[in-house]
Amino acid sequence: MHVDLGNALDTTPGLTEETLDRLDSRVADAHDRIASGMADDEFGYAALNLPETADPDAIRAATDRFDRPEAVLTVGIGGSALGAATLSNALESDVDAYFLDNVDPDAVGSLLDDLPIDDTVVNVVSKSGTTAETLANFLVVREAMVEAGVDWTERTLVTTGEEGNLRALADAHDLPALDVPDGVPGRFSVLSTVGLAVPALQGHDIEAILVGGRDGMEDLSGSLFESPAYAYGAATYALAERGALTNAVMPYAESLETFAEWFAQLWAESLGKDGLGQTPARALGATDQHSQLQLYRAGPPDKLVSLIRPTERAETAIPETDLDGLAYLGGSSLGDLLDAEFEATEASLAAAGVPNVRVEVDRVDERSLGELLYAMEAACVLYGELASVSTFTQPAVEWGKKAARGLLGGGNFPEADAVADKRELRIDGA
Ligand SMILES: O=P(O)(O)OC[C@H]1O[C@](O)(CO)[C@@H](O)[C@@H]1O
Repeated sequence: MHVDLGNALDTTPGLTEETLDRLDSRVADAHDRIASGMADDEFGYAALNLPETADPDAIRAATDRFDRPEAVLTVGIGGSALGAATLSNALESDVDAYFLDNVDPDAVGSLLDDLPIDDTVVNVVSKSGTTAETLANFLVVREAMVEAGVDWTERTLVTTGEEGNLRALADAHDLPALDVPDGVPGRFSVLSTVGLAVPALQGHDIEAILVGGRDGMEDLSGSLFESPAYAYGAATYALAERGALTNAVMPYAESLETFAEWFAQLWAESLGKDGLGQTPARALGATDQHSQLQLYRAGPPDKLVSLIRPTERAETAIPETDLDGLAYLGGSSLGDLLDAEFEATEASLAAAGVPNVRVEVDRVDERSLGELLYAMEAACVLYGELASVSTFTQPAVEWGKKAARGLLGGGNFPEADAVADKRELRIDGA
């Protein structure tokens, strides 16, 4: 993996090489703190040990019993679904993967209509084992399995913490259960049982994913000039300090579109604390050149763009044409066109003085994905150290959970009472 900060220098907002030199001593101190946290397997920092502590054999022992199902349905939300979805959507497999990470009844109904439920493994994932959306969806899916005459206890894999409703369910029905690693927040758990069970069920090389994570681990050093992950974390932090409060993550590969969604949770839930943070915007190249790029280039100077691409990709020749004005396309390839658009967008942003950072992986395969995911986790942890925020907690999400639970009669919560106090200013349509 490579990071190029050249287009973040002397932009608006922008960095200078002197800024980065001054910041490097703080990066060294932050790295010492991170290394110490990793050495002691401290809460949160333990996530950065996963390339060495994850146990692929335990994952395979749980998944191999489900002999090449037609489909795998993951029921989870946030970090309990996005890591697996990132890996699954980036890699090809003849085992179809479905994800239920919301409780929209139309979407759930449509998915169940499509699902080959009699040859599907249900992978229900929840670190706490109490998340309302996950448990509600699991109960709906389980009923659908029963109605289809499927023995759900034979087709369900549980990944959860030591306590909670899901652990009790697994114990009560002797379900195969994988443990969520201790001290690892969900958004940092892709390189563990949480993120690797689905790729294992889909026949991917989960060991190679962990090798890629180790590649990222080995690149961590006391200097941002020697570590792509720390270069990215330090530059995005310094740009935020200078006003880049939005980070538009724009992969130029459809296979990395879900990665941007995973990154959004990692970045927002880790760094959005104490009035600080950097809003992750999700974009996709080249599609969003015909959409959001207008804002990125000519809107408020309050953002950076992270341009991500694999340096190796499929070609797909563009046939020769005599269509007026389009002959230049003929004989080229879609890959060449996408790369030209990547470089053109990069230069377009630079010409407008908009900071942008290039992140390149060799290709979209298991090892490169493992390295990219690990590097972004390490970048996030470094940013959190530099910003002095509590990277591994997410207290702000609890208020809404209590309000929703209270509204459904799941307990007496003042948050639910506050819902009734909503101020109104209605404008009604005809
Ligand atoms: O794995 P769980 O405990 O169901 O939590 C799912 C997601 O919900 C959160 O706890 C936020 O509510 C995320 O941090 C987490 O990834």
